[in-house]
Amino acid sequence: MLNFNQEKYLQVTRGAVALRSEIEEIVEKVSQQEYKNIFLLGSGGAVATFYPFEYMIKSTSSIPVYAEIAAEFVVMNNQQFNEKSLVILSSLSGTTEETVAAAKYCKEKGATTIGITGEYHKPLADTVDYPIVNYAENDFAGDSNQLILSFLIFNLMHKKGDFPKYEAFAEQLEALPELLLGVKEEADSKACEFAETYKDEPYHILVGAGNTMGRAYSYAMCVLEEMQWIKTKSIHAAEFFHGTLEIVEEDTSMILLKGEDETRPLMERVERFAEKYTKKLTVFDTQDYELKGIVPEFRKYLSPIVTSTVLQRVSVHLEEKRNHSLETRRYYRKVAY
Ligand SMILES: O=P(O)(O)OC[C@H]1O[C@](O)(CO)[C@@H](O)[C@@H]1O
Repeated sequence: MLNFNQEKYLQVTRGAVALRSEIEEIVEKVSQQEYKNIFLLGSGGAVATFYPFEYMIKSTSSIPVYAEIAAEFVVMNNQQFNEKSLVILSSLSGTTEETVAAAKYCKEKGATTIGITGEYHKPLADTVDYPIVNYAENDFAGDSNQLILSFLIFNLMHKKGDFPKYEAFAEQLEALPELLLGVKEEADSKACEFAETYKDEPYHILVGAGNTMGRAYSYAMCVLEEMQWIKTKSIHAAEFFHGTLEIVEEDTSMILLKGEDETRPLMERVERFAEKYTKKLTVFDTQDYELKGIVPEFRKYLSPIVTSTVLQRVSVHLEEKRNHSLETRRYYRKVAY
């Protein structure tokens, strides 16, 4: 596959899976402290990665959960947050100012903090009570984080008595590095074709729902806008019919991220609309991938990671066909703001 280092991918994703017992020990400890709610904090792509997990907790468990943008969280005086909160923060670099400030704020207020990050001896790892560290670069960080979060979040729910099948699920997660590699291989020609067709497209509407909404938000903002400088709009499938539909014309590109959770009918409604009103419709559907060995009841929980692993192939092809490196920035970490 173009610009793909299989060895590195397996090293990163197997590295995440290898953290299972460490994560379960952390869950054991924090569960004994009887936390009252969970806060998920990060900035940009990092907070977006939490959105599907917020959805999955809400639809699987009665634990109150709040995914919050780090910079807003520290100024809003959130009345749900206190020393009984369990806070999970994520920052690959471990240096994103807003996220580190949020970690410090939570520590000062006496909450328990877990940090998912790429390196020790960086501000995030040095601040939180429990760092969970797996080295990754931007290309594979999404898969690494989502694997770590799958063990962490589902084990937390299990300990609260809300996800009895955790053991079976965790065993299936262990097979994901190889399964996701297979997904990338299967998706690659579609990704290449998309990039060729849409390399000069100035604007895309991305639609998600349930646990793919966060993926739509982050692919629009962190890849198409940040890394490719293409204008986008991300919108929830149900909300699409309350405004965004009015700008659809036959040459408006729409990208639908279909997953397999309860919200799939909401996506199908948008798909039926799009088939009628635009000639530029692309559907990335997790159901297209076999995921051999994964039992049907667990598939819906894997929609976000399957979606992002597929989209990562799209990014690589866009980078090549548009001759625009995914690393190029005009402003981010280049100028003061
Ligand atoms: O995970 P980190 O290191 O905090 O980085 C967050 C940054 O990375 C991105 O997710 C992608 O570059 C940005 O949206 C965000 O500003």
